Amino acid sequence: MSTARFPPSPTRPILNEGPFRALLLENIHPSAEEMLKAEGFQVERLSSALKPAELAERLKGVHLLGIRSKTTVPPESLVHAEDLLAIGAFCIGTNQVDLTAANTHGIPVFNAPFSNTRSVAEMVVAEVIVLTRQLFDRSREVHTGQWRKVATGSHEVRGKTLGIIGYGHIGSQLGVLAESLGMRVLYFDVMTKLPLGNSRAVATLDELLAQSDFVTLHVPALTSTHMMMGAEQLAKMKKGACLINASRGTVVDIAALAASLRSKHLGGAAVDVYPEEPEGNSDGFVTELQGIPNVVLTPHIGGSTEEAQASIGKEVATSLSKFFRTGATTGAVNFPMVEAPLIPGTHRILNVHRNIPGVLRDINRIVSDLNANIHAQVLSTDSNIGYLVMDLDQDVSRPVCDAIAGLTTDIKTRIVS
Ligand SMILES: NC(=O)C1=CN([C@@H]2O[C@H](COP(=O)(O)OP(=O)(O)OC[C@H]3O[C@@H](n4cnc5c(N)ncnc54)[C@H](O)[C@@H]3O)[C@@H](O)[C@H]2O)C=CC1
Ligand SMILES: O=C(O)CCC(=O)C(=O)O
Repeated sequence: MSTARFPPSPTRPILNEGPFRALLLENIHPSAEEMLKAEGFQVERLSSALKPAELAERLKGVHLLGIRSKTTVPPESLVHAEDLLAIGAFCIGTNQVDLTAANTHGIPVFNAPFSNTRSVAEMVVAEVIVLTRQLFDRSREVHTGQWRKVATGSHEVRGKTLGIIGYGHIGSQLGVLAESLGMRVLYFDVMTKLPLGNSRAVATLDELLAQSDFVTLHVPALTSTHMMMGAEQLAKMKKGACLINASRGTVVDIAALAASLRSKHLGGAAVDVYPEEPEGNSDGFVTELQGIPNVVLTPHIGGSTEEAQASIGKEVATSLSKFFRTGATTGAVNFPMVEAPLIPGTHRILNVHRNIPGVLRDINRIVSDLNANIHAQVLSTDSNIGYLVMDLDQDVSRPVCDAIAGLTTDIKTRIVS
């Protein structure tokens, strides 16, 4: 997260005059395109991510941006994105977007907090079994004509301990599935969480590492989770235990993991996410983990099921459409929350401004100078910005917006109706 750097002010008002354009990257599900087209958007859909400089160029004249996990949105991509109203992260993680920069440009970021939860949890269950039976290695051998019928080192998962780091949506859903296989479930979280089923919280990460046969990570990418599994933590895992990471690539020290696997301290690993990931499917990929026995490597597909993608497409497109039509910011991860129903016969203006004293007074004076009446007004703020939704009885939105855009505190102003 960067510290707040506001765009130069006054900015021009963004008015509700089309055509409106949406740019969807990274093969976002067609369900999103359909919904946004129905909303009147011209939609451009690309299969891969864009690098920041190209993104900055492509954002000119774009009103909605849709991304998944591979498109990073740094402050410089937003500097000239004057028309950009909102960003949809068609995934759970939003660490790829500089959320503070988006906030200070008046751009809410929406995500899909639950739509791929189940898909990730199911993949991890599969990996627990695949690792403990060394199924990928046996399969590869048979594919290459070798018949190695062995039981040594192969185990049932029943009765084994699964240690979950990060008992949020995915971690807790996974715990329920693992218990149905007869596993004992422990978890470590920095927050106090309701244990589901017979799962049990442990007080420290070390305790979890010492007791678990499988350790699986389900934490967000934060400064506090950066490299939280390094050589020291891996050494604290039981000999022969397996590590699973389907959270973010920055959470595990890959070199230390490779060393631990090669030294046979760890018995296996499944890795879905990497510190650097290719932008598209045609790019090559190299990791130190390649070629190590009993290591399952997947290309960040934890949430990549048809069910999850269709559901994410609809969920995020719904948030974007609702924001576009009414200004509702419910579910935005970087913005003050306002949701107010449209009132027939009134005229709605949305305004994002610097959060300093006197802004509401200045805006109300503008309205009053135009002899207009405020029907309803909802203001919500965070430490950087204020977000105002204002319904007027008279149709004076254009002169009001023009006058607000002249205030030095203005960041973004839009007429909704
Ligand atoms: N591989 C894939 O395709 C996917 C990966 N993900 C990743 O999984 C992550 C987790 O997703 P959810 O479960 O939905 O998130 P969530 O926000 O529901 O849960 C995260 C949990 O981690 C805990 N936490 C934070 N810092 C911690 C720390 N230092 N130690 C222990 N616990 C800590 C939080 O308190 C929270 O309970 C996402 O942030 C995303 O990065 C999500 C979906 C798909
Ligand atoms: O499928 C994707 O693009 C990203 C999945 C993911 O990592 C997330 O939802 O946070």
